[in-house]
Amino acid sequence: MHSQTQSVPNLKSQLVTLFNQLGLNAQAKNIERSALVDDASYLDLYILFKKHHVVADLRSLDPEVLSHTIYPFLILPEEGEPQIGRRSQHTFEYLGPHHQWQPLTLPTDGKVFIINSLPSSNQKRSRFASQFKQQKKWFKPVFLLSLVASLTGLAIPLFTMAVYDRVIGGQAPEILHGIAIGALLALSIFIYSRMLRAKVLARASNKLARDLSAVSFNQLLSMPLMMLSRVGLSNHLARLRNAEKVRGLLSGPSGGGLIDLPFTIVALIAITVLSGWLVLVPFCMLILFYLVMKALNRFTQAASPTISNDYQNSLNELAKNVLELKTAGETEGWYADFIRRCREHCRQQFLYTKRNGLTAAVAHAMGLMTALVTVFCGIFLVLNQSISPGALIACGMLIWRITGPAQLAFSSASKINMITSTVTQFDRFMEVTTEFNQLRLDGPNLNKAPALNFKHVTFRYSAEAEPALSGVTFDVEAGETVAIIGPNGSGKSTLLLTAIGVIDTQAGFVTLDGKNLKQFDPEALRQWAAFSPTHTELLPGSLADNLRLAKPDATDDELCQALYEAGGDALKEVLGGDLNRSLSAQGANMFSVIGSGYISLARALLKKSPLLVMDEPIANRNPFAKKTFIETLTKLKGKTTILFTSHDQELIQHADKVVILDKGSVVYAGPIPNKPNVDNGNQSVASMETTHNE
Ligand SMILES: Nc1ncnc2c1ncn2[C@@H]1O[C@H](COP(=O)(O)OP(=O)(O)OP(=O)(O)O)[C@@H](O)[C@H]1O
Repeated sequence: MHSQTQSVPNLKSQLVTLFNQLGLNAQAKNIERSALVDDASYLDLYILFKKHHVVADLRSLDPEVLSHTIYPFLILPEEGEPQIGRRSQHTFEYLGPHHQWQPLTLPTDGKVFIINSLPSSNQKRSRFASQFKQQKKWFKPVFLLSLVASLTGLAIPLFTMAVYDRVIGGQAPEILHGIAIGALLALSIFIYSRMLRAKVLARASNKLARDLSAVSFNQLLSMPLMMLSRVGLSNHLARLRNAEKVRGLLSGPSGGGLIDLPFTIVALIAITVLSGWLVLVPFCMLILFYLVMKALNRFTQAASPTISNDYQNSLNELAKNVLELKTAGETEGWYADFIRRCREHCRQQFLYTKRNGLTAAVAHAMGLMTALVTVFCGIFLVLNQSISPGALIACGMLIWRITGPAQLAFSSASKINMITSTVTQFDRFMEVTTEFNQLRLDGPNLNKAPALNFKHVTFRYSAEAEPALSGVTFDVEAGETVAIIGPNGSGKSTLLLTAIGVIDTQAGFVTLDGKNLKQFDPEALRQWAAFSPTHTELLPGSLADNLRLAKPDATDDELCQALYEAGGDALKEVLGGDLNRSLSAQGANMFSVIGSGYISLARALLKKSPLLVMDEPIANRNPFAKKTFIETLTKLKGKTTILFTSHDQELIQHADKVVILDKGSVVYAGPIPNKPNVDNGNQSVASMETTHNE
C-alpha cells in the first residue's frame, strides 16, 4: 500500500467485514456510513481504529509476529486487495468471498494491522436489573395476592359500618350473623393471602440472593489476580454480603410496606365511595407525609456513618494479625487505634439511630394526625347528614390502610438508600474487567515439557512504581532447569508469576511452546502449571486436605510421596503418621510457620506438571530436607521444565542455566560459568550475583 495516498480497492468493505468479525457491529455500520475512501493512508486507518477504541499496531508482514495474534488482522499486501486473516493454531486463514475461512499463504511483502485489544462494552445495562428480571415469574402472584389482601382488608371497616348503620341504626339484629360470617370469610382470605405472599416473597428474595451471591462469587474468581490482590479483604466481603442485604429488605416488613404502597389506591377508592370529597383529606395528608418524610430523610442521611468501612477493616485486621501482634508485643498502639475507631463508630451509629428513631416517630405521628383530621372533617359531613356515622367510622379505619404502608415505607428509607447503594455497588462490581473479557481459548499441551521464551517483558505494579521487570529477554528450552537469581527486590518472584500467566505483561510477551501466554485460557493454564510460592496460608482441615488442593483425587500414598520429595517427611511424623488428623488440633500456627513451605512445594510436586515453577523452594530447610529436594530436582531433569528462584548456592549449581536479575533487568542469562563440581561452582555464581549487586 499506499504509504500516503495510493488507492486500495475494497478497503472500506474489508474494514467493515473486519469490524463485524470482531463483533463490533455498530462500529462496522459507522464505517460503512463514513466518508472513508479507498485511498486512505496508514495514518488514516490508524486514526480510524483509535477512534473506535480498537488498539491496533501496524507491522511488517512477518509470520513470527502473526503467530502471536489473538484477534483477526487486516493484511495490506504491497500488490492486490486487502485481506482479513486470522491465526489458526500454527497456520493462517483468510476470509473468503463467501465469508468462509480458507487456508492462507502470507504475501511476501506488505503490512498488517494487528488488533491488540477491543473496546470494552459500553452498554450500560444494570446487571442487578437483569438479575431482578429473572424473578419475573413471582411478580404476578405477588401482585394478585396483594390485590386480594387489599380488597379483603376492606371487610372489617365495612362490617363495622354495617353494624352501626344497619344493625344499630336500622334496628335489624337479625342480619348481624350474615354480616359477621361475610366479614370472617373476608378476614380469613385476607390473612391467608398475606401469609402466602410472605412465603412467595421469601422464596423470591432467597432465589434472588442466591443468584446474586453466585454471580458475585464467579465475578470475584474471574477477576485478574493482580486486581484481586490490590482490593482488600473487606471489599471482597462487602461484595459477597450484598445479596444478604437485598434478601433482608425484600422479605422483611419494609418490603411488604413498599409493595402495599401502590395498593393504598384501593383504600382511597373505598373512602371516595363512602364519603365523597372527604377523600381529599387523606390524599392531601399523604402528600404532606411525603414532603415531611423527604426532608427528614435528608436530615437522617446527613448523619449516616462514614467510618463503618474503616471500623470493619480494623476488625478484619484484628482477625488476621492478632497472633502476630501478640507475639511481637505490639498490641498497644494498635489497641489505641482500634478503640479510637470503635468510639467514633459508636458515636456515628448513635447519631444515626437517633435520627432514624425521630423519623419513625414523626411517621407515626403523621399517621395519627391523618386519622384525626379525617375524622374531624368527617364530623361536619355526618352533622349535615351527607354521610352516615358508620361510614365515618369505616373511613377512620380505612385511613390506617393508607398511613400504615406509608409509615413502613418511609421509616425504611435508610434501608432503601442502603439497597440503592448496594445495587450501584453490585453493578459497578460486575463491570470490572475479568480475565474472560477477551477470548482466550488455547490450552497447554498437558504432557510435554514446554519451552518458554521471555521477550522484552516489562511490568510495573503501579504507574508510579519503578518497573519490577524491565525488558526481560531470555529463553528456556523444553526440559531445562533454570535458576533465577538476584538480590532481594530484583524482580525474581514477579518473573515467576509472568511465567504462569498470573501477571499479564504490560509490554513484551511470554511464549509457551511458541504461543503467547495471553492466548491461553488463564484458568486452564494455572491448573496445569505447578507453582510453589515461598509462603502459603494453611487452610483449616488436615494435612491431606491441604495437599489435595493441588490434586483432589490423590491417594494417601501419592501425598506421602510428594511430601517426601519436597523434603517434608518430618511433617508426617509431627502428626503421628496420620495425614488426616486435623491441623488445628496440632497447633496449626506453629505448624504453618515451619511447614507451609514444605506443603507449598509438595502441592506443586503432586501435580506432576511438566512445568514446575518454584519461589525459593528450600529457604530455611534442614540439611536432610535440602538433600532430598535436590534428589527430586535431579530426577525431574529433562522431563520437566523447571524455573526456580533461590539464594542457595548449592541448589543453583544443579540448574542448567542461570538468569541473573538486577533492578528488574537481566544482567546475565546463560550456562553457569565454569560449572563445577559443586564446591567450586558455589564461588562462581555467588560472585557473579554479588558483582551485579554492587
Ligand atoms: N504485590 C506487589 N505490589 C507492589 N509492588 C510489589 C509487589 N510485589 C513486589 N513488588 C515490588 O516489585 C519489585 C520486585 O519484587 P519481587 O518480589 O519480584 O522481587 P524478588 O527478587 O523476588 O525479591 P525477594 O528475593 O525479596 O523475594 C520490588 O520492588 C517489590 O517491592
